[in-house]
Amino acid sequence: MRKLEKGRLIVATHNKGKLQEIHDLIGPFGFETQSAAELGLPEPEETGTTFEENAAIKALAAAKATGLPALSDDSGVAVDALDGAPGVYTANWAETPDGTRDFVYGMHRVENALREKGALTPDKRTARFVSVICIAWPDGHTDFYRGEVEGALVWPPRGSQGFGYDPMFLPDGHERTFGEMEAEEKHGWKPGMAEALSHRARAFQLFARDALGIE
Ligand SMILES: O=P(O)(O)OP(=O)(O)OP(=O)(O)OC[C@H]1O[C@@H](n2cnc3c(O)ncnc32)[C@H](O)[C@@H]1O
Ligand SMILES: [Mg+2]
Repeated sequence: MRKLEKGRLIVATHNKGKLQEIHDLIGPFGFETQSAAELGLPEPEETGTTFEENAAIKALAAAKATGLPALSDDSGVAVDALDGAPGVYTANWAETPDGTRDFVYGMHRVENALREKGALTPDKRTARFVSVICIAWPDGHTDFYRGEVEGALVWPPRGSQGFGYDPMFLPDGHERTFGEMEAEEKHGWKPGMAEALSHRARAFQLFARDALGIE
């Protein structure tokens, strides 16, 4: 694992909700961050079949375009009764026939797929959110950090916080969905804290330990 020196860091995403969470997580550590979207970089095509492959595509594209280290996140929700779908295709499931992204539509699609499988009782609605963070350097070096959180999908969706599929996801041991949680409760993490809750914060925790030397 390569250490990341303080300085400019590109956050290789075009998703505002994700960017906000990454800013919250990396903010305290003194990096000067800019996102790929803010820099007007194109969104690379995510042609991989794993979170790692897609995270590498995004981070390497941004690192090579800017000559700076770049951090990406590839994430999604994997539903057991759907054999891990939508998984790496979670964003695609929210694409409407007219080509826009609509997460109410995406959540309906997941719910319809569960209904078709007869997976309507809580014990059959188990799922996990997965986040793979990739840090890439312009020389092509990459490191990966994976975080996961187990939970269940609820219907109807609850809450208007967060982004994407948050209103549908109830993490194990909690009574509120990610959509009903404050930012701090979903993805808050500070050095010394035992374990963060969200998949992204858990991946970030591993990144902070290995790449930044912060426990
Ligand atoms: O690729 P970038 O530009 O980073 O942004 P994206 O939104 O396309 O991100 P992904 O390709 O990684 O797709 C992840 C999908 O999973 C959803 N997702 C990921 N993390 C989530 C979270 O913490 N809460 C809710 N939905 C999440 C998100 O809304 C996307 O639809
Ligand atoms: Mg994407």
